[in-house]
Amino acid sequence: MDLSISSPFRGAFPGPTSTFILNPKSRCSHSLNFFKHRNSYSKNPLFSRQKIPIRAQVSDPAVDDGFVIDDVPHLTDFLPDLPSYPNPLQTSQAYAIVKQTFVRPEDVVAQKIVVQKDSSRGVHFRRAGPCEKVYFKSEEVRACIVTCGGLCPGINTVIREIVCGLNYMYGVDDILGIQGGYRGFYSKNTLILTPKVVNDIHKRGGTFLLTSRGGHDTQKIVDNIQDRGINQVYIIGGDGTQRGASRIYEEVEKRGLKVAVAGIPKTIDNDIAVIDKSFGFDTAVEEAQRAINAAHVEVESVENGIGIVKLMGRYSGFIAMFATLASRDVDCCLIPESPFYLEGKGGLFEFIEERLKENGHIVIVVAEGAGQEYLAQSMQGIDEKDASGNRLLLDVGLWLTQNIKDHFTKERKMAINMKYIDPTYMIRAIPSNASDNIYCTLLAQSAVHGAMAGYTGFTVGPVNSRHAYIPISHVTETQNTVKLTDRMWARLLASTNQPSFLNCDESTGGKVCKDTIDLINNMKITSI
Ligand SMILES: Nc1ncnc2c1ncn2[C@@H]1O[C@H](COP(=O)(O)OP(=O)(O)OP(=O)(O)O)[C@@H](O)[C@H]1O
Ligand SMILES: O=P(O)(O)OC[C@H]1O[C@](O)(CO)[C@@H](O)[C@@H]1O
Ligand SMILES: [Mg+2]
Repeated sequence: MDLSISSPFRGAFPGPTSTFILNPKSRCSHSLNFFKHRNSYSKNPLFSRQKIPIRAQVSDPAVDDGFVIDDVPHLTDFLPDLPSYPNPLQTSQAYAIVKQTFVRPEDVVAQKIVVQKDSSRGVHFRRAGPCEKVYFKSEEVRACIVTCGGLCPGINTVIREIVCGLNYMYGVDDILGIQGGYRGFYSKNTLILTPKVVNDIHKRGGTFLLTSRGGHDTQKIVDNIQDRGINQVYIIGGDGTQRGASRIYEEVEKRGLKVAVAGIPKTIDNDIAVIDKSFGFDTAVEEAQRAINAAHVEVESVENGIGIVKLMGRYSGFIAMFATLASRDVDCCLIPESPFYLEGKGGLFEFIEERLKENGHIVIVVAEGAGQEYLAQSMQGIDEKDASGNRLLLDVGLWLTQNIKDHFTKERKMAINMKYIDPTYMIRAIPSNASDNIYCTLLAQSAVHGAMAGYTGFTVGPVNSRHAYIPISHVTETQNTVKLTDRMWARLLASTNQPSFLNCDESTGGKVCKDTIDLINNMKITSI
């Protein structure tokens, strides 16, 4: 089977192997044929649903440029006879003088932006934006919005902009708010959302719709979607939420329902794969500066001041890393991805003592997920999980504080001034800053355009600064973590001049060093 011939979409991509010319009259409808083909191929184990190397199928390997499109599903994949309608934006005042109102169906966004002359063109995603044809009449839309997982600055802005986007751009006025996360679908009453109701909510932190962990019951949720006549579902949440959204999309498809499922990635941990950055992350990093600054002011005003600031980051140390890089007052940053050790040569105690001698004070930023292996050793048997199944973390901040105190006062007989600051919830419970607010608006509008155009099972987000529709399954395959082998971590080490904890000393930290080296050896080398 040769996709390069059967797919009408293929000709849309000019390049060395492109021999087909896209019919200039065909826009979204053209691409939809392609999805139909693609979806049926997905049932064939020979074709991965996510990665169809369109050009890789050509017979002449000499001209294979490795172009791959990782496309999102469309309602017509399983409802082939759905009618389409002209996009009302065609007559919208807002877009009246826009040069190119609609994204072209052949517009894609490259996942890998740094390439070499001979490198393969790689994976691409569909560009997000308004499409010439829509698959919903305005008056037929009944949308709902749900927020799940932990808080993050900007959730309310996304809610507001989905409501306003649906109403102002597409004339939709039937929008429901599902309260209290996934379980709210089947256990709570809905809220009616209008631009007036959500007008001021972006000025507040938290989520206007309330949130929760756990409680995802796919059958009950989709039953409820069906019973209420909902046909667009906007799901705002982190990696767990996106996994839940994927289950909902699969069930909707199985039941053959005309329901578009759109995921909007949310997490201050910035651990969602593929996208450049999650909304609220910058706001959280900015807020973390206040805690770091307080720690610095405190410790530089006393003798042998040691400031410890604990920041969020369950499995990913991005907040700690970026807060450290932004601050310049941090002497050492500890993250979950980089094992560290306390005693011996190259260890944390030695470094603290050096900095105290040099500067009279030290500031340490620790991500909450760092050093969990040590804590687990000292607090055996504690292995609790939250309602979503996420491991509950032990308090590394308190553990570190106690260990440092014991070492310096008992062993080294040094008087120290310890200041421990735990601003964890403060950095995520605030409204988003200006740039996050703009980012949230783009995410919301892109999600609305995608759902109106009939795309489903997608997550929206920026890939190399261009907003794209990414299959939800792709986003949930892996988790974004700080790569110790990337230049960004090296930049941090170069900025703080802290130990890398790679100096092996068999008598003390040898095991940790070995763990780190094994970890690095198993990592895919990438650079940012
Ligand atoms: N594998 C899964 N399948 C279905 N639902 C899931 C899955 N994982 C998590 N969920 C549901 O998603 C919701 C949110 O998950 P979780 O609490 O892990 O937060 P999250 O979305 O990852 O956000 P964050 O980590 O930023 O707080 C919960 O209601 C949970 O039940
Ligand atoms: O205490 P909660 O609300 O369950 O959330 C804590 C977790 O949520 C996050 O903010 C996002 O996953 C993590 O950084 C943190 O571990
Ligand atoms: Mg999560």
